[in-house]
Amino acid sequence: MTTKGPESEHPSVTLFRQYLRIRTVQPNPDYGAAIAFLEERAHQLGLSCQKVEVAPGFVITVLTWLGTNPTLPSILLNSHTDVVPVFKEHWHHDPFEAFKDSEGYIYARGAQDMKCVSIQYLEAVRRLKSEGHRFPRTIHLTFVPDEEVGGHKGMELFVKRPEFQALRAGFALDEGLANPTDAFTVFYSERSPWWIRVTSTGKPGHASRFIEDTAAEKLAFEKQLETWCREAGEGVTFEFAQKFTEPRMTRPDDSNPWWAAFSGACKEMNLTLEPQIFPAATDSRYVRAVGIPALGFSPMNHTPVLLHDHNERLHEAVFLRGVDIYTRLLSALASVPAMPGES
Ligand code: MET
Ligand SMILES: [Zn+2]
Ligand SMILES: [Zn+2]
Repeated sequence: MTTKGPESEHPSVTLFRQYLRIRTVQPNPDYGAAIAFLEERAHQLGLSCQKVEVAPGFVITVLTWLGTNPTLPSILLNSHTDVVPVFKEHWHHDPFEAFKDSEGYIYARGAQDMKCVSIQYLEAVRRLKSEGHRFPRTIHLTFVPDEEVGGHKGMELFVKRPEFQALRAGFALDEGLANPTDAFTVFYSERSPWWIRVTSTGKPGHASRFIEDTAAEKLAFEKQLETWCREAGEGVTFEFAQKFTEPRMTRPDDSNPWWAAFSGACKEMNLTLEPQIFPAATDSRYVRAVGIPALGFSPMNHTPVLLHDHNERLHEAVFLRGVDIYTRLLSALASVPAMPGES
């Protein structure tokens, strides 16, 4: 657990820190550098690499490890490559240097959200391949742009493309959140973002946004907005900056074979799981909306939730345990036997 000199740093940690140094920061992410990094990983790991441009300059990178029974629906491991901006003056270390302190904490934008997960997927696959494993189901790793600004030029378009259909995803993993306790949080659904831009050509005003995740309440809320704007008088309008209306749930019980495999592997590792609804929005909403069950999981326990925060950081030991966890999870998920209706 203790940190030794850089010469003894675990290679997975070194790779993680290299990826953190790529400035994929909104609003002008260096996606080209991230794609070059991922292509190099594909080459090193012997994975095929496909690039799908869903909008000009917005590329999804797909790395594929073929299963022994590629007719079975596949496992999709998704992560976004972009990160949110920083207020540098509030950081103790350069957020794009991936500084590691003497205790082993790695400070960087994206350390939790969610470059850790991207590298953990890759390192779990590397380990499984090097140990000579093969699994029935194909594993696809998708690296997507644009998540932090809504995914409209990322996953939202990708799920509608023939290249996505061709992946034949049966189940997906995507990001979750850290958990400060000994437990790990897993997300089986999420809130639906409604971001509203209110425009008033009269006196300046203010907008309030409190939305609960029920269809009835949302409908009532929209009516209320219309009423408010009408009552405010001439020249007052509103428009949705984000509006998601297709909330879906992935059943977190053993009637769902994917949940059974996921939670069963966690149980074997003696991990305590806390199933929750994600308090914000991730690309999982697009994946679930096209009928693919998805769980949001970022294996970080004993870690404060620091996504989008100043001094975002992750301990290297927590990161490395995450690689172990994915190694077991991927073995279990990619070995789920054919289900009724699956070819
Ligand atoms: C509605 S877009 C969501 C962007 C980002 N994942 C967030 O929750 O802030
Ligand atoms: Zn994220
Ligand atoms: Zn985020």
